[in-house]
Amino acid sequence: MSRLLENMNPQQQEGIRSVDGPVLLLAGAGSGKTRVITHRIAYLIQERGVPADAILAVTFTNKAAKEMAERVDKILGHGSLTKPMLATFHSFCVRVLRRDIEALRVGAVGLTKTFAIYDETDQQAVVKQALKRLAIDDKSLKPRVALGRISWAKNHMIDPQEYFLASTNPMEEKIAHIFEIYKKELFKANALDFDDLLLETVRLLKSSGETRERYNRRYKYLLIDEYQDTNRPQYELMKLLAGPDANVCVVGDEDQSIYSWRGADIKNILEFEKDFPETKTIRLEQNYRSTQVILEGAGAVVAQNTQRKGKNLFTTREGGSLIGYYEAPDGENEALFIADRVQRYLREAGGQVDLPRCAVLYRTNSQSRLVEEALRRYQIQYHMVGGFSFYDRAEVKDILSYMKLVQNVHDSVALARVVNSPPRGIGKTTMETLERMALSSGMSTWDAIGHTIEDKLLPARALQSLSGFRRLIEDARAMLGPDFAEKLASDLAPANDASLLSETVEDAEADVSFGFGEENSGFEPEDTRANSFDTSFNFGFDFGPSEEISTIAAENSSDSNAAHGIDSASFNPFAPVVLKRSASTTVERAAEIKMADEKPAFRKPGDAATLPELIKFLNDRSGYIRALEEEATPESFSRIENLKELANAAQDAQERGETLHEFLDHAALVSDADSYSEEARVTLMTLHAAKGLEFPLVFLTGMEEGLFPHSRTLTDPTGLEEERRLCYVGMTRAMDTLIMTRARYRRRYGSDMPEASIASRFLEEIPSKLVEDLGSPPARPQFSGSDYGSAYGGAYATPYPKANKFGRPNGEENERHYSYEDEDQSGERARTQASGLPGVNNRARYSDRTAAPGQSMDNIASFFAARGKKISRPKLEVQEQTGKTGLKQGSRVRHPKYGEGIVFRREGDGDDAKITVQFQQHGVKKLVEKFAQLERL
Ligand SMILES: Nc1ncnc2c1ncn2[C@@H]1O[C@H](COP(=O)(O)OP(=O)(O)OP(=O)(O)O)[C@@H](O)[C@H]1O
Repeated sequence: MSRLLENMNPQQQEGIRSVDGPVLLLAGAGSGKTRVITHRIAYLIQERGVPADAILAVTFTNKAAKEMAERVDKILGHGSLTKPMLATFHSFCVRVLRRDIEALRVGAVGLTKTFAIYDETDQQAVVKQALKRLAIDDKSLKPRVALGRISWAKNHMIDPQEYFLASTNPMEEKIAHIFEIYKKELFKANALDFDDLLLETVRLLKSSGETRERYNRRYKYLLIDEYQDTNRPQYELMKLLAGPDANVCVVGDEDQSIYSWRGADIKNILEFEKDFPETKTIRLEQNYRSTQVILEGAGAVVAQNTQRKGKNLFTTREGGSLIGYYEAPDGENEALFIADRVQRYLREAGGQVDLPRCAVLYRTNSQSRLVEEALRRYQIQYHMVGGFSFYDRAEVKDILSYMKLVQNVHDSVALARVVNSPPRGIGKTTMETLERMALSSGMSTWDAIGHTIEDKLLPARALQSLSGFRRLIEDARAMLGPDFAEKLASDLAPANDASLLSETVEDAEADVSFGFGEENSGFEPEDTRANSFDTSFNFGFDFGPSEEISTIAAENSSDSNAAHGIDSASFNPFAPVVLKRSASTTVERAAEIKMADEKPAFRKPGDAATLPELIKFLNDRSGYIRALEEEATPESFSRIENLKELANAAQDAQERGETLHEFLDHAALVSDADSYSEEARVTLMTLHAAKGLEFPLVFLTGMEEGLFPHSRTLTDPTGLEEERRLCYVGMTRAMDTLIMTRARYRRRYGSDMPEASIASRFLEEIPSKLVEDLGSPPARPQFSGSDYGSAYGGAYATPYPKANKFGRPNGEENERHYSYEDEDQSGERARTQASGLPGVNNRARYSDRTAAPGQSMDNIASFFAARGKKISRPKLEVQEQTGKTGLKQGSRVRHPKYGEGIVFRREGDGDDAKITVQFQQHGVKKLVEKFAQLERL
């Protein structure tokens, strides 16, 4: 037997040896796919005498191509003169086009071999030009949005004309025109973008028989990795390159197809056998990575999908420890639990394993924040993959820069960062002028802006944009005044003009109604709208008008200072009906507020804004989130999530009593990249980034409906299947231990009260015999047991937890309460635990024995207690009142706008009663019961 087939199982051997004709290698997770590909290439060369350069292997990333080339070289003993072609789709296409693109020329018309490749910045410049030519305002249609659509069309091989014919609204028609101009401009510039590289190669091989045959003769053996993630042009390319011999081997796993949002089409792998009827299908089903328990658990989850060919993965690593499950009271607890477990693992594995490694996986980048903070508190070094540390992300830095500017307007670096982000018409030339002025006069850029506005030193348009920006920052500053009411009074006192003041009050009132969008308008009357921000879950996100509108409102006022004060009041999200009352002037109103200010039971317009309110204000008024929403790409959605998470961080800080200054310092320290270590044994990354990797210990976090599966997929069966595959990818990264976690309550967009979550359906899909509870604290009564199950069981096709598998721990585990947030942990009780007295749980003894100060859960408790942190337990009570409507938890309802849903919770009573509903189409909404127009079903 060939040396190359040694130590391979029969299916792997088959995969290596079957080199003639079409082969579909369905390689389950951890089944040695990479090993088979590299050995197959070596086999072709060594055993079948195929010249190395007759082999073309296409992979997805340059890194994978490089690694594969190294492995083949190693197997072959570095000796061969020629080498197989190992490339990505794009790099292969560049080679082809550099050589043959001129075959596409008609006479003197067409691209030449010296074509340029346009990156995203170049592409944007072209789109901007097109927008200008078509007189389309780039605020109404963002260049990135247009580019996203153009790329989508290209990935689906749709040209501008087809796009135009298929368009159903004016916006799509505009994009079709932009697409047309874009295409012509690139052509004029002898340039191709990344999508074109694939498309032009396909066009070339289709239209030039001579060229195609030459490549078919050259590459006799074709191998395509990660076939489940190929898109339409890649599929066409595969068919053209396979040629008449069709010695093509595609390798993939339909259960790991997770890139549909980039145009990948799972059908390519599902229908390969149709494309090539003589296909030999080989299944690699022996997993060498994971224990039986992990594999069975992952298999049970993915088995719920319909879009699959089906495999029976098995492993010889029988048994293994059960899949751990921890249900935390909240996100912070979840993160600290993970940090604690990581610490324990590193300590215990340190002696046995050469390099203990573990990974914390999450669905969206924003989830890393709490884990990062917990690891830092435990002084555990970690490495983040596929992204920056939370506080290093561009959008987070932008909003932090706004906050820095609010704190110190002379921070010119922060100003330069945000002055035109999102774009507000303050261009490079304006900034250069301002910076020159600042430089020559010694002023800060902020002061230079003031000067420029006052003396009208720039054209009217630039001045208008600068005024809008200045007003935004000033309004935010006013919100934070130590005594906002006093500030209102003092701002306005010098004007002493009653008519002007009352006019301003009207302006303010006008503003109240627009601040927070129409999301709530279906169920709240005008008067209570200003109150609605904190009660809305805001999953749907309508951030209301941004800066432009407020600019108009303020400009209508004849006194800009007055406008600042009033604007700010109206933007206080908690500003109650007081704003609508009859105080005849703002001064009177401010005074009235101040007098009444005896330990307020609720927020008043005169109160200084909290940190999360400031962030929400900046997010909304700057137009930042709106711009991201318009972009509507997975990337922009993830940025929005990050900004929501920043508001959550601010809420945490607020509860610790931190000021803006302290919050910014904390953020600066957290983003200190110096603390990272190359040697870090803990990796944090998204599930997408984890594909292809393996770790002895894996944490899969945030297992909650809406988070994972992501809220955008809850009502889309195809999207849900992809989320399930993502779950499968995550679970199968674990070699020895898999721990899945969930927070029962999680903060949503900086709300002061964490919101209840629903256990991810993926958890329920894992057979309970494979799961072990790791000491989750008991659930609060209203969300455990059969009520919980019945309340949600009917909402989806898949069942929700009915018993206590993912609600409450059983038996002994009940006693193990991770109560590091409890005050008594820090004092007497912690000492008693340390003494190892009977009845004391293992966890506590363990911490005491091994942890250095500031590192254990118990010490974390002291840490919080010392900082005066309040326990962030949800302040919910069991609500059984049903009010006039008779609605209660579990009731099925219909809303005129949101459709059908199930009542999740009812709070308060009488006119104040609020009702939280999980709508099938629109996610979770909190409504004022009185106005909600809910129909009982
Ligand atoms: N025949 C074999 N004998 C022993 N170990 C093997 C064998 N085949 C593969 N392995 C080991 O199994 C692990 C998984 O292999 P590999 O990374 O090639 O899997 P994969 O199919 O690419 O996984 P995934 O698709 O999940 O990323 C590796 O550690 C590899 O060394």
